[in-house]
Amino acid sequence: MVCTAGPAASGALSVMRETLGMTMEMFIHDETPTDEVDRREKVLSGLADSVRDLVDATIRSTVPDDELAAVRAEVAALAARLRRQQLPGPAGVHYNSEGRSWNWGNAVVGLGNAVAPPVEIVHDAFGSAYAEMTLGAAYEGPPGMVHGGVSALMLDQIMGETASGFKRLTMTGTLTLRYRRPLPLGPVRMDARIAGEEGRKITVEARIGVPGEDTAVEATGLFLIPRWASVDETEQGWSRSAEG
Ligand SMILES: CCCCCCCC(=O)SCCNC(=O)CCNC(=O)[C@H](O)C(C)(C)COP(=O)(O)OP(=O)(O)OC[C@H]1O[C@@H](n2cnc3c(N)ncnc32)[C@H](O)[C@@H]1OP(=O)(O)O
Repeated sequence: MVCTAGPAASGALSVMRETLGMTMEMFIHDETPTDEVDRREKVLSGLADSVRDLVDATIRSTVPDDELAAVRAEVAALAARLRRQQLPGPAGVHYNSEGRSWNWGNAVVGLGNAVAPPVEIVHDAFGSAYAEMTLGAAYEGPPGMVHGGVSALMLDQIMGETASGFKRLTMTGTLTLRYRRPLPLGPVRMDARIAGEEGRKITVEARIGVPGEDTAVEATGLFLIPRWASVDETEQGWSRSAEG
């Protein structure tokens, strides 16, 4: 599961947060026990799945207008129930000292985010990852095709994760895309790999397309370990260089 980090990654998250200090509270140390996180994640992701289905059903529904209006009233009542207890802001990235991290709001992989497909990214080795998912009606751009911005979003996520490997903090600096052919809605596959590293700069190459077919979109990205997140590798025990 993509949002589950091992102890090394948890250590890196902890380092990241300490390095960030008070400037950017993006990683939240949260001592919720792992079994509670797992339980909550199961229930929340089930709800997000249903909401995702609702989005697809809304786009494609042809029921009469009065039925649409009745469904709207029911959906508004459900939203009001959920709003009885809310976070003050976005979900953020949480981690506990047992090595569990969770990232439920992320736009691509967030299990609690119905806007996300959600993509499950497999890291087969450091610097290499792939993902297979289905992009349905909610991701349409040209008729029947995946929106070009959605392809960019999906690629940015897998490339960012590949650059970071959950061992260091990286941010997208520059993303270059070549749209070679339209990508039909339906099953798609992405692949990404680190193509080079120089100090704080990591170059990642990636592609997205119909599984087993020619590449639809190819991407090259420069991912940067921000100056403020750079640490001494020997002090922190990271497996890769994070030159400051
Ligand atoms: C596991 C998580 C997966 C997440 C996947 C999702 C990825 C994302 O969406 S990240 C969000 C989108 N990206 C951003 O918001 C980044 C915004 N930009 C920034 O924060 C900063 O500009 C940042 C961090 C990229 C660079 O800042 P900083 O570390 O101060 O760089 P700085 O020291 O000035 O420059 C270092 C080198 O990189 C180069 N550089 C800086 N910015 C860029 C850039 N955008 N593109 C290319 N090169 C750049 C500089 O020219 C410099 O090169 P050299 O050493 O040869 O002179």
